Amino acid sequence: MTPGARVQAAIEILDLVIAAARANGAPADRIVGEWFRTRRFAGSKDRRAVRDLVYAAIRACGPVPISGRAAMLRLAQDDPSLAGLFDGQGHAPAPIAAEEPVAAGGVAPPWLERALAESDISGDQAQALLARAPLDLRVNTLKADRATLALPQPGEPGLAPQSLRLPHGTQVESWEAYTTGQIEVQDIGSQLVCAALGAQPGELVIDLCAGAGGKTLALAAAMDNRGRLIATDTDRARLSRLEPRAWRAGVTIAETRLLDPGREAEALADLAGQADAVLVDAPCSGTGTWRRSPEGRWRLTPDQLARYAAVQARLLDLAASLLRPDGRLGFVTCSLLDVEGAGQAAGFLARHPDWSAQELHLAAGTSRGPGVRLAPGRDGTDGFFVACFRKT
Ligand SMILES: C[S@@+](CC[C@H](N)C(=O)[O-])C[C@H]1O[C@@H](n2cnc3c(N)ncnc32)[C@H](O)[C@@H]1O
Repeated sequence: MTPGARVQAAIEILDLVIAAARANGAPADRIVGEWFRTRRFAGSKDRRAVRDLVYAAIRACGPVPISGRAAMLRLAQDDPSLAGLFDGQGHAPAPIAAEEPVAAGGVAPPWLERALAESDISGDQAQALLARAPLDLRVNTLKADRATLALPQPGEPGLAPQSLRLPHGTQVESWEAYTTGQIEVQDIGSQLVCAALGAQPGELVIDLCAGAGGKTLALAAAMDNRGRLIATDTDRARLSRLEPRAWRAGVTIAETRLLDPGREAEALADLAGQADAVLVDAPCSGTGTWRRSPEGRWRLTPDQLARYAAVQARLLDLAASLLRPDGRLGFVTCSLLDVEGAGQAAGFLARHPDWSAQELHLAAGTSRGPGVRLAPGRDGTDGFFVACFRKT
């Protein structure tokens, strides 16, 4: 592909990403993959170049752009060599017309920038939400140990005890250590918030919003594969991905349970008042993971955010009912917004005056209300809020 054809390809992909963001469709990663699946003429260098252009344009536009071309023109405004490729030659995009609409820049749509600023994320801290994330590994202690594990490319030991950090884009999926379950891809922040629950061998632990099990596997390793670990979620497709991952990681204590939205308590009635610990890794805006999915900020609306906050409150109350009297409730969101973090945690404490927040001693993060917040700019991890509650 010529450089101009790559720009035109990126524009076409951006049109699809924008449409998907408006209709709550597929994530950008999947759209890029699909686009190339049907265009075999593109070589690996073309794919990388187009992908980089697509993501650079997504990062450059705060609000959702009107078109892929407007998004690419935003990028071209600061890059004369990119602007020069709009020459209409071959498969290149048409020349730039005077007065053509250019998408707006910024970190996020204005309402969301304001919400972040009200949660003390602005300036460099806000900009850091859109940086490229490194690749973090967790060495799976059920099969290996960080001190002795030999990898094709040694990583930098991170702040979580079994973590290793590698450059963005390292292809670990083909490594033997990956295929044999000795390593998992997991952000260091995610490893730290899992550890905050303090899951112990022999306990009954519930991972209430387990998804595909990223944190379930870390909890199983902390429990040394002893006890009972119940992974639940309302999303059948996500939960079904947990089983093969658990098998690869040598996790034998995880049981999955699919929940019906709105009827979760019924499916968990046999566990009421029984659990030693419950993790609520709640559905949220994902503002802490924009480094990986920058188009997430084009999808969020104030209504959606309010819906997330309502579900979080409901799941926290459900989790409290599952715990035995001195059990621990871990609340995690990958969000930097107080409404899904410190504010939500304070709301739980207000509704449950007989509960209190435990002091957390994480290797990173800053205290925020009843919990701790990790931020990409300050901590170099994905953004998270974590709090741990206990009945007093
Ligand atoms: C932040 S994600 C979980 C990520 C997962 N724990 C991990 O570490 O990979 C939130 C999950 O909550 C699930 N969810 C949404 N509503 C739920 C509900 N009412 N009960 C349980 N899970 C729910 C979503 O399907 C999603 O998988």
